[in-house]
Amino acid sequence: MSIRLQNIAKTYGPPGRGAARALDPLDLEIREGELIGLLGPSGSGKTTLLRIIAGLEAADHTPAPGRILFGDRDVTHVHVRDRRIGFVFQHYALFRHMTVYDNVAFGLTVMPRRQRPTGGEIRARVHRLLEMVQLEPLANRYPAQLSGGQQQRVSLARALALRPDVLLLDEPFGALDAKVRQELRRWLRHLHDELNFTSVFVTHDQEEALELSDRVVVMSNGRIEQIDTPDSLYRAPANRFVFEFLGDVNHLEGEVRDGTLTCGDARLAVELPDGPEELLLRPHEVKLAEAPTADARLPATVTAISPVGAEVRVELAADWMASPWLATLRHADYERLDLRRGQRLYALPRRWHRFPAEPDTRPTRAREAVS
Ligand SMILES: Nc1ncnc2c1ncn2[C@@H]1O[C@H](COP(=O)(O)OP(=O)(O)OP(=O)(O)O)[C@@H](O)[C@H]1O
Repeated sequence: MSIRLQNIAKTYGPPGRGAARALDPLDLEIREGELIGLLGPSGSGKTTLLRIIAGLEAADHTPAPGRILFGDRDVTHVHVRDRRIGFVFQHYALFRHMTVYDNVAFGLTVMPRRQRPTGGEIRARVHRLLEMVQLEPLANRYPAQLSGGQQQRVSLARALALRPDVLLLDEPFGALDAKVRQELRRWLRHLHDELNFTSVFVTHDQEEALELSDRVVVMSNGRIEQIDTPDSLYRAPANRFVFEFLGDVNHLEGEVRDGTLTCGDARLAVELPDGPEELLLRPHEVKLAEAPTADARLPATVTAISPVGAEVRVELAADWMASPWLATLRHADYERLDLRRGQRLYALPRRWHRFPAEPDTRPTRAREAVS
């Protein structure tokens, strides 16, 4: 089921001084079968947008009314219970006095008699769902006897029992530890692909959004900053906010004169006009070397090394940096450089990015370092 939002805005509170704008007017098209992540910092309007899609919150009527379409059906004024939506919230909200089986079956057993599946159909459907989330052996347990991750899998199965066209999830894995979150992400992706519904989930976790979503909607201050695939968002951020929000960033701020950017005792050859300039670099775009090059002389001291994981994270400090830099290295390079804390070396930008100040915040292409 596709979802189309047209001119959706939201203001909380009474009109006038007490009103708080949570969403600026926005349009959004979600294709049938997509898994969409709403990503943004706290207060950016993600939950408000999700609740409006659900029908738990009404969008503003003035100055212009918005519209919400599920497929060709206008659901703007359709009650939440008639929108064919499944919900999963951060706090499991399972019925504590019911077993896992009964929790999943509940929505089906309370359907109006004419729509309700037969007892046999309900049993088959619930068992199939419990099998899919691998909780069949725990069907007779109560929620208190399950781990957080298991409870959230029950929530997923319960939401899917009614065969919703649209599944909405609000920080579904927010209360769980990192490893369980990982596992549940795989569950969700798997269920989504197998059962073929349209999903929208809210998260403030960049990694989660990028890993799980077909497309990510990046929000800030009640606005959509960019809608794109994880890959495009990372490679071609629409503006500085998106670039900074999607990962660690190193800043190089200085003055360009005659093709050289200078900042304290740091120098970098750049093909840019004279004037103040700020360049942004991702940690993997910073190479470390024992000597400067003709084009780059950015001296720094190693202040911390974290060799855990696929890459080595190295923190760098220097007087010319406004805040410490982070470089990520392959283990082989780390060993070759024989890195130690307190070591003096040189940062060599492989490439950098710049986002001209307002009003021109159009995307600028990343530049390869001049070398
Ligand atoms: N019921 C409400 N009454 C008044 N203001 C509200 C209400 N709900 C949300 N807001 C405000 O609307 C803005 C958007 O809130 P929303 O909860 O949608 O953001 P969010 O991105 O989901 O944030 P978080 O990640 O912290 O949940 C915030 O400034 C918030 O304070």
